[in-house]
Amino acid sequence: MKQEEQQPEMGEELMQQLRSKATELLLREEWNESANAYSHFISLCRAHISNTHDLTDPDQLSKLHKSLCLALSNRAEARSRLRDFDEALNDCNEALKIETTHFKTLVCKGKILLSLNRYSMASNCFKTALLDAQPGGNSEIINGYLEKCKKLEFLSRTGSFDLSEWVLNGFRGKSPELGEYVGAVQIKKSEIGGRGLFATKNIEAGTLVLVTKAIATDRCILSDTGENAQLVMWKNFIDKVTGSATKCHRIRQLICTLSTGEDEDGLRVPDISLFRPETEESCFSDEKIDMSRILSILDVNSLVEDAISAKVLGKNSDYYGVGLWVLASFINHSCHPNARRLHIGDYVMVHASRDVKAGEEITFAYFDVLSPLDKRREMSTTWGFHCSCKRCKFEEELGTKPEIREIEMGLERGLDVGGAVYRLEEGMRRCMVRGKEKGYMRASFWAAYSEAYGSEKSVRKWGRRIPAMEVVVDSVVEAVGSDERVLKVLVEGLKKSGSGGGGVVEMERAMKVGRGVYGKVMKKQATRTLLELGLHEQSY
Ligand SMILES: C[S@@+](CC[C@H](N)C(=O)[O-])C[C@H]1O[C@@H](n2cnc3c(N)ncnc32)[C@H](O)[C@@H]1O
Repeated sequence: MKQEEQQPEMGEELMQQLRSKATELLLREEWNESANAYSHFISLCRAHISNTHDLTDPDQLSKLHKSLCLALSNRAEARSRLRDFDEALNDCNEALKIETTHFKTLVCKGKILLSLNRYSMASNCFKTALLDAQPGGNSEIINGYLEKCKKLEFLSRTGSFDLSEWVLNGFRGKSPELGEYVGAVQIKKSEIGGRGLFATKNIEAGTLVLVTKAIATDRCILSDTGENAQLVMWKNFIDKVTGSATKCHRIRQLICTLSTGEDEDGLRVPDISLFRPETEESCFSDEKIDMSRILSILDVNSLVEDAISAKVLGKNSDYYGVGLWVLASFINHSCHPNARRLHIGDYVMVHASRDVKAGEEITFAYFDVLSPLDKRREMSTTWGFHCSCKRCKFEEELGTKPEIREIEMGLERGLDVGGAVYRLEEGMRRCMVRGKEKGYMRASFWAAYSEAYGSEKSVRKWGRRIPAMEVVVDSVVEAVGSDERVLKVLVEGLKKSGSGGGGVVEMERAMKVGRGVYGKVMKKQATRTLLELGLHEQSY
């Protein structure tokens, strides 16, 4: 016979103590200990219920059910704080079986679904909770959650994000609330390597391609103990990803779609619908994942954060972050990319940095593409691949020409930048380099062009013999997409040229490049502000 059957009062006393302990731990935010204490209470409570068929007090069974429901709800809360979402949702569902409209459970379930980006399901929970909410009391909080679900569901359906207010407020306060969004793209086999993301429609420069929330991120401030801080950050990041993969079936299956770097051409091509926030659980298989696979996946797919506020304001420039953004991980690198990413909070927003045609592969830069071939080769080797994009192939062939090698060597030896630009332009003319390919070369030698246009002395000496800055900017943007540094040279040049950069045509040109850099998520006024800020504060 069990203890509760022998001495019901003692059993009840023990349960009472356990419940108080669990609640105290919950209030102290000791989630693990609280979940354990509730687990103990829940099993005692269940045992008690199954032994109460011959109880004389008819209210006792109902009291036990109520206690069980509350305990499940509280354990769900603790487990959700531990990001143990599967188990937390199971607890919520168990509690809701006992009491279908249990307020606390509905709110807890709604919050979990919201953090898993399942906006309409979360909204249904909050709507039911609202029926039981007290007007003027918790109903305000529930209405707040409902508003949030509605807004995020709308953003996720339409992609009409707007970061202008945040930018115009100088990036003050919390970063804007974002939802996940999948634009006109699909995943297909790529000629670049493995799978890639492709446009299904023509996409205009600045248009959003996707917004996705990180599975996990970790950040640190690089100080004198930089390397140590970085190691700790990586360890925390790996722990977080492993924790999420172990605890949440949906997250585990999403991570399982990613490349480990081996046999990429033989990898399965997942359907894009898997990455939409509202995809049903039943669409996910149940693949297992082990630590070594997680480590390989992180090695191939983690991205270093590039926070816009740090970049534009020069704020927190020693701030360093990494993250894993699953859908963005299908985007291959190209040295003539057509997309850029903005990191906002835990989200990454990817937009076209130049016009993209339907069927074209979406690519972004894993490293700085405003650099010469040799430098890019080094960086792609660190990433573990050999880039053979059109630009690399072209530059490989051209690089063998003596006039180009000479300029490279001259620049290394400190050759006057204006002279180098002049020689490069002459070299390209002799080698009959035209169209986009000219843009590739100018992007490779961007540092020299930028310095030449930035120095009055150089402009005075070489100005008539080298192409106009606007011509070079246009060709670079067309070839490798927009970039803050190119935009800076353009805006500075337009200011110096006497029109103050304020002429309609000049402004339109700068705004177009600005849209490619920051995307249409910034409206005109915000883009203008970013152009201004960029002039003074940019840090690279
Ligand atoms: C983040 S994943 C990109 C998606 C990957 N292609 C897939 O099928 O999952 C990075 C890996 O893609 C491949 N890759 C990306 N860009 C490449 C490029 N320009 N050239 C060759 N391989 C590339 C490399 O194997 C790299 O390790």
